[in-house]
Amino acid sequence: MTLSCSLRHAFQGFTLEAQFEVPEGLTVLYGRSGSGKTTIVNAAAGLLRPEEGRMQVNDWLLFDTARKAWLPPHKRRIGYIFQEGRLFPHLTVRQNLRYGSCFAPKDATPEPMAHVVDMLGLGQLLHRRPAALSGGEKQRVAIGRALLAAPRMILADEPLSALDDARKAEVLPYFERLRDEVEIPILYVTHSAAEVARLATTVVALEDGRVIGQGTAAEVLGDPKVTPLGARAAGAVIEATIATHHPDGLTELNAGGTPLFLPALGQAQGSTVRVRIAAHDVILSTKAPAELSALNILSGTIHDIRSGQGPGAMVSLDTAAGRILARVTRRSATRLGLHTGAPCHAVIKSVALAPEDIGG
Ligand SMILES: Nc1ncnc2c1ncn2[C@@H]1O[C@H](COP(=O)(O)OP(=O)(O)OP(=O)(O)O)[C@@H](O)[C@H]1O
Repeated sequence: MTLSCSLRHAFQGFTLEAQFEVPEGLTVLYGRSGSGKTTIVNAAAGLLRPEEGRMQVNDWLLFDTARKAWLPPHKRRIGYIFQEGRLFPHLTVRQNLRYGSCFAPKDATPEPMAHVVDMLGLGQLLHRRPAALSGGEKQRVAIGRALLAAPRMILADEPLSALDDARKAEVLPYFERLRDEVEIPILYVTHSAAEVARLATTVVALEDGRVIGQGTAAEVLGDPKVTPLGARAAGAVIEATIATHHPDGLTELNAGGTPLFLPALGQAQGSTVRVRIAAHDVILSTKAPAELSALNILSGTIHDIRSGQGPGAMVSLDTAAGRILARVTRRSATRLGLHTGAPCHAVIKSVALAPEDIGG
């Protein structure tokens, strides 16, 4: 166990009642606006005193209302990364980073400054002031400042939501490095499935103040019952290794023995990547498709079909590459005679796989 959380708190018209225990790594709180994500983060930071609950990170108790235990916010040693970097405008990047180290307790051993600068690619920026930084660069400095305070936990509340797609793509790899290189639990709030797919060690999916699913990104995003952002945002995550970079601008992945082609990736041959495949980008065929422009065909067996009141149905398909979700119309599902256990083929266009959906 790294983080255990049990919370009950009511605002007018909203009750949060959430329990989860997650292992080390980066935990994403995933849900639509108003589902209670920030309330959990605020309780972790000590900005909200919940009516009932307990939160503990490893052997370090943040609060336990049953025992009237409450660690004040300034003693929690939390690194906070906000939506907008909140850097000091009159200080250089180096001075902003040093400011972070001022908060490191004397007996703590923060990450060495040189390592943080290197990990976040800040070497060229140290003399600049925030006004001369892009939004993505500011966020990288904000991550560095949080780390240098030797935190016992990092809270990141929608840290990419103020950035455009290109800047998001620039910052995402740094959160991956933070997750992989620093042994500090990270609680990361987002309503972006792409960020969940790229970053989460564990996902806690929230809806109306309740936990509706928990697991790896592949388990939660691939579960047609857990769609906290609705069917439109649904999609699966598969893990694959980079097999070949082809000269015509395509990268070939090996996904459980099946080739998957997508626009050229920067990662080296042999590296493992996670690929999110949005359910609405998948076409199903009951016969092995031929003479198609789409390069990716994953064959498998239908695991489940869920249809609601609307015209759509969510079909989950078990393939050698992993579980795939496909959003089709109920009419198509009926016309094709789709049913659990039936063989089926998923067709995915290479260009439907966006770079921000693919990460290490
Ligand atoms: N201080 C408060 N007083 C009253 N209601 C509040 C307060 N803080 C939050 N709420 C309500 O609690 C609910 C959950 O809010 P919360 O900010 O935790 O959601 P969220 O999932 O983080 O949403 P967002 O993504 O928009 O930040 C919302 O309905 C919100 O209006």
